[in-house]
Amino acid sequence: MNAPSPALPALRLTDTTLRDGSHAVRHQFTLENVREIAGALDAAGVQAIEVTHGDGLAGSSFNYGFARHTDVELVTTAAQSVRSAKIAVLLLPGLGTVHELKAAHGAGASIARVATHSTEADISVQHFAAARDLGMETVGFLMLSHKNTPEGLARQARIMADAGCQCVYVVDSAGALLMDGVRDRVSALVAELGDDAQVGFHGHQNLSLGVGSSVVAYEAGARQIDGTLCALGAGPGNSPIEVLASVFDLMGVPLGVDVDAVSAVAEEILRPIAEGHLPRIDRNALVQGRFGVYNSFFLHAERAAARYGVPAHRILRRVGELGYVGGQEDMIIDVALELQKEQQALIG
Ligand SMILES: C[C@H](O)CC(=O)C(=O)O
Ligand SMILES: [Mn+2]
Repeated sequence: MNAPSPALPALRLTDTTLRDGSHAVRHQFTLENVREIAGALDAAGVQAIEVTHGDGLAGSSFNYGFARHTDVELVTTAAQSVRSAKIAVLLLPGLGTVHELKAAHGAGASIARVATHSTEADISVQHFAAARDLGMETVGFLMLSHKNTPEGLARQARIMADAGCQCVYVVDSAGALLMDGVRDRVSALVAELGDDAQVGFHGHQNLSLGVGSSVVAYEAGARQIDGTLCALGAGPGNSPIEVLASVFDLMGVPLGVDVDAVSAVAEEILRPIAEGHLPRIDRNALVQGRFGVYNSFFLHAERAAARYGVPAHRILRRVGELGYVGGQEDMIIDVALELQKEQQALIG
């Protein structure tokens, strides 16, 4: 490990393999997987570990895919497997409720991450209040951040901070932001929030920019950054945490993690577990990045493609052109049917 530079501000890496990575394994992590991964990340010094269904608390459903285990089982197992790391849960208001947040807190979660579309922070207010009442640390997730301007996003971040959120994330849910787009948005949030709340960044690999964008985000003032082991995550996956740890360590950023140990968790624990599910940047992923399509739509589009005989990349592209956002998963079927009709008309 390189000696951290005392001149550089500290950065907290949050590992979301057991939440965002859950999309890639269709929410089928076993409790043994959770025990091994959370325990090893904690031993490597990772300070925050997110654990739930890929779509957050109460995501396990017909619409989003049933998980092998309940959120309470997953969180309890993770909490029992760590010594110092904090366990985080994600909550999308409307899908998860305060009731599920309380249950997760009771099971050992101490960070509440509340996610809304990048123009709808107002629906997070009561959830932040509930999380603060429970004594939880709070994080806000402005999803599909590319769909709002830096100034607009900063206004949304202000709503979250005023509601009790302690760190607002620029979330590049479609891996669609170029590095300048990340810099502008993080800078705008830092300028708006000042000492009221930190700023974070959550990247995806559609355009292969997850790590580069994370560096830019740090340089612009982000002090919490997400990653997953071996990039396991929705679509082409997230910024790989073992690479983030290596790069920030080389920069001399104080991280508090053992870089070799994080690499070992990726190589020796996650890779064998996720074999056959490791993400790649294929045509579908690129289309999602180019047309700004929510990465969680990927599996839905693949299913619709198989069912209606239309290529997934065409479905994803049309979904992007029509501007659908998280929560509008049912429209993917509509798009597939429309494309099927167009295809049949062409054949005659
Ligand atoms: C529910 C989503 O998967 C949240 C997320 O990780 C993102 O928007 O990116
Ligand atoms: Mn994500």
